[in-house]
Amino acid sequence: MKSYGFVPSDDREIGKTATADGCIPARVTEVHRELYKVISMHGECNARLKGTFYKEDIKSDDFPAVGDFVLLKYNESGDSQIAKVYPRKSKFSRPDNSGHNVRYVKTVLEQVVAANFDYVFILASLNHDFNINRILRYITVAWESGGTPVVLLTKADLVHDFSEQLRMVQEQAIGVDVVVVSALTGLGLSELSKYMKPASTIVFLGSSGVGKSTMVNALAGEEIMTVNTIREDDSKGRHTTTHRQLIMLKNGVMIIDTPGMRELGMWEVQDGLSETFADIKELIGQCRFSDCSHNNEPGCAILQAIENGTLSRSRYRNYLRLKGEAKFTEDKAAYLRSKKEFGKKINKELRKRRISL
Ligand SMILES: Nc1nc2c(ncn2[C@@H]2O[C@H](COP(=O)(O)OP(=O)(O)OP(=O)(O)O)[C@@H](O)[C@H]2O)c(=O)[nH]1
Ligand SMILES: [Zn+2]
Repeated sequence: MKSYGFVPSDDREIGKTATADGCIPARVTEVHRELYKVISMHGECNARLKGTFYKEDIKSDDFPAVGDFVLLKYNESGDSQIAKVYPRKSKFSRPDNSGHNVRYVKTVLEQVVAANFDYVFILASLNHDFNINRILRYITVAWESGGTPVVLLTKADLVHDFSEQLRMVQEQAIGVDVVVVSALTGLGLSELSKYMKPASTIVFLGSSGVGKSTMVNALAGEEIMTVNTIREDDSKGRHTTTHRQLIMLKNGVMIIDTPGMRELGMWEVQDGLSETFADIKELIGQCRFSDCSHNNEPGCAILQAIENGTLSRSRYRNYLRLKGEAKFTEDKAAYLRSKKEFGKKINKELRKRRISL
């Protein structure tokens, strides 16, 4: 399992050695409705959840996701059983309101769509829809996930001059590697090789049509994603992944590609924000008044930094805008949490009544 990124010391975190009750470590490669595909020392096999997953106190984010390391009760003649999920070192979640019949109370809050990745490749196309705010938002989400963001500015072959866009991203994406690439000419691909280490896992973020599938294929050196040719004029593309999956490339690198990633929003961004805008956070700490609104107070470090040019006005505006959005998703999380509590209460009440009937 080492080649899949499993660290044996993870065993300790789960409170017992993996083999103690006949279980072995495995990694989830596909998630379907009730069925999982996992890879273990016995190769790839189907697995279902052990009954304990359906108890009431299990949270929706406790369910296995693509990339999860799990303890597997291996069955060579049928479906194996997933007994437990290892703690995750990184994860992407999205709010899930799907309301599954049987376990609806649990599925309201948060659904993990990818886990245990090392790098988050954020793709933005140089030729269409170039939007610095969107890139910063993805960076924020990436920091928050526990992975390391890398920005890929794609389709360099389609533009004459990308220096302005590159400068803008480098200036604002502080502490993040930015690489200009073209899958067509191969520009920048060698620069990415430092992330392409065996046993590491990479996820791809970016709007539809920016070239994610094409880049996966270029890095894999083989066609593993079907790329639909699109009309360049409207930048729309579709590809054929319908379920969530983890793919092992020939070079030992794993890629997670899930439809859920494509809908990734601003779920839980507060922590990531402070990393993306660490400079602003630091300035705020230097204001004379702790409740400074950075509008007109004397001794305001933000205003002063804007004045002397060390902080650009547009970066500060981006920060305010993203902060506003983060606040909104926080409120939404609080709302969903209270809804979940309410659902739990009702559930308990119903069961009580059923018993007394
Ligand atoms: N000229 C040029 N075209 C590219 C490059 N990379 C991708 N394309 C084209 O851009 C279109 C979209 O590429 P995809 O790889 O399908 O994009 P995607 O991000 O996977 O799109 P979704 O599957 O919709 O999320 C295709 O027509 C590709 O051929 C590049 O480096 N240069
Ligand atoms: Zn201030």
